[in-house]
Amino acid sequence: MTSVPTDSVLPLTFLGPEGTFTESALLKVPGAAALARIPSNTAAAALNKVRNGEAFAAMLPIENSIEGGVPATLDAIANGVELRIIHEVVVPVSFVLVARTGVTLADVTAVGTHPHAWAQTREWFAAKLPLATHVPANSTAAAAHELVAGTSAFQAAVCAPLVAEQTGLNILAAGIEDNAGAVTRFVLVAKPGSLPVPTGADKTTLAIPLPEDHPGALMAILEQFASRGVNLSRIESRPTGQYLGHYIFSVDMEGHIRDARVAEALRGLHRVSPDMRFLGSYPRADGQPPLIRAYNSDVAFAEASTWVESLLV
Ligand SMILES: O=C(O)C(=O)Cc1ccccc1
Repeated sequence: MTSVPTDSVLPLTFLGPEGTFTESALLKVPGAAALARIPSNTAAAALNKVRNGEAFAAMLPIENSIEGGVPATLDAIANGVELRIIHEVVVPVSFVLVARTGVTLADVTAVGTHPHAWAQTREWFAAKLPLATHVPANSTAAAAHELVAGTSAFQAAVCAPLVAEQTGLNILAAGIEDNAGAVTRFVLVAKPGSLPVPTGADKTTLAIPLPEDHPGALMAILEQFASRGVNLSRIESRPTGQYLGHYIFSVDMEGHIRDARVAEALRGLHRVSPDMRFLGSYPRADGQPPLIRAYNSDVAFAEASTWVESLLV
């Protein structure tokens, strides 16, 4: 099982402040609770702490089952000095609506929270507080802390029940998530150099810029996975910000770079999109092994290489 080195002299960082869902996810990583933890205000700030050696690794939300990818995290990982995902955690999240003492539901006209928390409570607000507007915050706990400080442009925040306990804010409503089965996926990101060992149930993450002046480039990219029997579990496009129409595809697939079919797909992808980034191979949170046909197994790839070698006489 991949975990963090418990003898690390460096702390871990996470999307903070104290009490975020991300901190709870970090505490589920084996060995993490034994290390020092420092909060970061944004995904980019957390990753920069890893890049400049202030932290061993950063925990960030990357995807949820309602809203899809978390843009701030996807963009921060795909750009800047290269990093690697070394661990994933998938957790169900439940939200509460909190406010300072004396504030009632009827007083709430604006609500502060992380955009993904707002997306997961939209129906509750449409039914109970249809006129309330959303004020985006860097995290759910950051919104709650603004309420405590009295500096907020909103009267209530959506956050984890734990934050209500930690801050003493009042719970106006609990269990306000629209979909009780919703889960969020978090990733632990470190510097390259600690590639987790394959477990047989792994995931690999890539950032693939769509090559320019290449009609059919997306098809050429997808072909690399299809022809090696590599199943994708997420694919999203993110604008690079350089100019309109320039995109990076953020992709998760089943398998480890040490699996022959994944390594073959990566070789093919690198030819089509040379600036592609490998963002890590790590154990799947659900431990589900992929379905691999015999002709895509490591043995079949090795046998095929041996066969070609034997012809080169
Ligand atoms: O804001 C937080 O507490 C986070 O950790 C990010 C987040 C927001 C909504 C759902 C899951 C994670």
